[in-house]
Amino acid sequence: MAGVPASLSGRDVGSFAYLTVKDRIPQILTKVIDTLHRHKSEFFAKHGEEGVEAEKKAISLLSKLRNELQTDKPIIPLVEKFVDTDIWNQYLEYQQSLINESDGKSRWFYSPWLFVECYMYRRIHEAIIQSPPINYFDVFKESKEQNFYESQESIIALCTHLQQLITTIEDLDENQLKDEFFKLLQISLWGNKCDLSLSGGESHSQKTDVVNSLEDLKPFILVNDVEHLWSLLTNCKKTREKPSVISVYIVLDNSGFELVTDLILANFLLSSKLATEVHFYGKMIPWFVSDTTIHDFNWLIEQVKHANHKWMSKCGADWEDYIKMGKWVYHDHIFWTLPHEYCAMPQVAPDLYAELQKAHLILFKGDLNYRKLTGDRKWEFSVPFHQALNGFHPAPLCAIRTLKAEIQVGLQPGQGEQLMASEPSWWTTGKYGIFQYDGPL
Ligand SMILES: O=P(O)(O)OC[C@H]1O[C@](O)(CO)[C@@H](O)[C@@H]1O
Ligand SMILES: [Mn+2]
Repeated sequence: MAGVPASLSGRDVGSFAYLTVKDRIPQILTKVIDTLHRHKSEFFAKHGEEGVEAEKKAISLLSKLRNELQTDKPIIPLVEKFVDTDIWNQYLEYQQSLINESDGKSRWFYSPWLFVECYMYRRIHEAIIQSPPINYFDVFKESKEQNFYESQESIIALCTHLQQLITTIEDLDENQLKDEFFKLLQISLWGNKCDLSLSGGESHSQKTDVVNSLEDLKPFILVNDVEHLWSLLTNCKKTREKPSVISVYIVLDNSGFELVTDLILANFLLSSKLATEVHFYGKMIPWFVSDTTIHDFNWLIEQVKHANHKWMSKCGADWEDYIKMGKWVYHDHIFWTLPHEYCAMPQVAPDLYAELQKAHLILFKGDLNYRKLTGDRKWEFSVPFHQALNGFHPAPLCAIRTLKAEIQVGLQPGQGEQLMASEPSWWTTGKYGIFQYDGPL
């Protein structure tokens, strides 16, 4: 593509992309194989011998995948028919066409990191759907649930905070409401520290009291455009003619604690009347270990509703009502688990692009969304976010992400270089975060 920098790739030895392809991805695959092993008796109980045979088949497909990766074999087409198989295989051909090497084959270490990492998760899904009757099995379900259970105390603290806030919300003046909005945005930002793919699928739950840590974490917000979000939504609120709609779309990332923080924010948007509808976008297949599927979304709300805590269960009951009333709408679309950068959305998924154009504001949660927004490319730190979006402007949008990949744009001159000099791993550990807005000011 003309005018855009090269993709991050495992070919850059020593880079975070390289280390991910070399170490983290095989580690995740090993964990997936282990998970299947551990469920053998469950498969037997449910499906008899057929279940055990299916488990063996899935494991052998995944072991083959791990071997392909570790020996840097060519990336091969998908074989099992699924809604996105043809799009994937076309994309594989496209990637191959970009290669000038002698054998012209995409390889794990040589190809763009975003592409091979997405491909790995798609191949895990393929191994599962090729293994009926266990083709429904979510290999990451256990870790997502564990993350939720281990974050119980923080979840209770958040639900209590929200419910107390709601009881006084009518009495708050503009500034107080704005402060509360900013707090809940920050909670949702730091909730993104809890993804499970950075830790190779190891438990990474929230154990500290986030609400009271916000002030200490503020210095780690490198780009903070929250004022723009406030102006945008309060303007919508002031100018709207009743009974019109203000809709905020949240492109979700991880289930477990992060999802709770997103739902708390979504609840506040309705309670404060900053929005009248919230639309959530999740993944159609298990993805990057902890990403939210419809099952995770429903499961989590059910858990919150049945919690043995007054404010937590109140939250769950309210959330269920929002869904019933259509104030909260969950959507999924296969585009979110394709390898394409978001600037390709108008061509690859025009229906989704048209849907997003209806939003007053779109919040993109998490690191992977940021990588896809910016094409996962080696942009200079000071390149404007608008430019890195490369034509993707469906509606005003904001990336809310803790940094877990070597990519960041829109920094002040010298800011990235300074961080680089003092703390070389600043952009891969999740310690720093951003609210980066693109849209009318
Ligand atoms: O859940 P998030 O915030 O999208 O993070 C996932 C990130 O973690 C990593 O898997 C770590 O390798 C990145 O590849 C990816 O961008
Ligand atoms: Mn994720």
